[in-house]
Amino acid sequence: MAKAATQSATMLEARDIVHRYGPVVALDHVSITAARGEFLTILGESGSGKTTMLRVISGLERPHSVGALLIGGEDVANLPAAQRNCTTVFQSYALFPHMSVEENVAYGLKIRGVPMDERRRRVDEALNLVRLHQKSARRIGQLSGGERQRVALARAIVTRPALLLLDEPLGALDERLRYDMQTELVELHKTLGMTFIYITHSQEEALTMSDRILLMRHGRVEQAGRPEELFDRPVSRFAASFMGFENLLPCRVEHKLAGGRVVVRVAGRVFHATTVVQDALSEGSDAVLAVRAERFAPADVASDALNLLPCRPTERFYRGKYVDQRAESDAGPLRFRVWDKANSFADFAAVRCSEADCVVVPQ
Ligand SMILES: Nc1ncnc2c1ncn2[C@@H]1O[C@H](COP(=O)(O)OP(=O)(O)OP(=O)(O)O)[C@@H](O)[C@H]1O
Repeated sequence: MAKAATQSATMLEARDIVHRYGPVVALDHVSITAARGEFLTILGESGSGKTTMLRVISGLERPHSVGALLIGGEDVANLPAAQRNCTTVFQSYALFPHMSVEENVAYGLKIRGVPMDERRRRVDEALNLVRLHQKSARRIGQLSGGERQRVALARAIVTRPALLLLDEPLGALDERLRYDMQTELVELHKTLGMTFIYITHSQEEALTMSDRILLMRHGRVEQAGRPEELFDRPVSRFAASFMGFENLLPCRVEHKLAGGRVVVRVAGRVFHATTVVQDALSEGSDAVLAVRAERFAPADVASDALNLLPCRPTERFYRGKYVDQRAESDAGPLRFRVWDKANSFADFAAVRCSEADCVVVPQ
């Protein structure tokens, strides 16, 4: 098993997976690949199929149908969970409360018959990696939430699986601890060079940690790409909204230009914009112009210039670093940010946005 894993550059290949729970289609022809050493995040709202996908990979769930399921080049579709070269870290930790930290981490090696000396060395190494070597004799009940999560991580990595599956591992931690653990996990991933498949519903967590993100919706892959692609180049209204685009304005496609550029009309005004789904747009059809609040800049004059939308400022909310400014426009309500406190809000008669920051998606 380990030999096959070292030979393939693709650590996970899951093709055309379908899984149903009675009438519920949890996975609707999903395909996922992960390269060796990659940190891949499966992102999506509750019920989108993330956990089911992880359970299919680990062997806890047998899919209704499967095109291919390979770990490190080895076909595992018919292998039981225990024989797959992967380990899962759960949100609930799933630790043995009556055992010490050390015993918890050693457990997987013990049942694999690893000799005592090697066991001790590998447990020490794993506890060092998660900075828990000084607490190895403690019982699980004597640890904080963050420490328990580290024990769960040490227990998972000590068996050196080819693939580490992480099911919302930081979900039970408070915000500050979650933030610190995000950094620790990224560092651990770099040190180990292992392939991580991480699931979360938090776009911020996905953007911070991943090499690549797979956004799921209703059991399907909505978009896959690098964090920057998901953040700046959504393929659909759902992807734009999920990734936090505050402004989704109705528009009409006027012209499709070369290189993913597109000219749209928003409330009668002409915008030059960009798109990654040009084939899904047709000239004369309705679409959506997505713009992030921080990419709109207030403009003093409501001229006929391109990429400029007249507006009337309404509420403003002081956020410390910036002011969250709301406005009314002929295209609907707008949200943008003003970073310079010295500006007087009454002066703004319009907002403008660069072509690169105006993204068109189908309606
Ligand atoms: N054991 C089950 N029996 C019936 N339906 C299930 C079962 N497990 C999951 N489902 C359904 O399958 C769909 C996908 O669920 P899944 O747990 O994979 O989603 P998820 O994205 O991981 O959600 P969450 O973030 O809430 O964990 C949902 O509609 C869910 O209600």
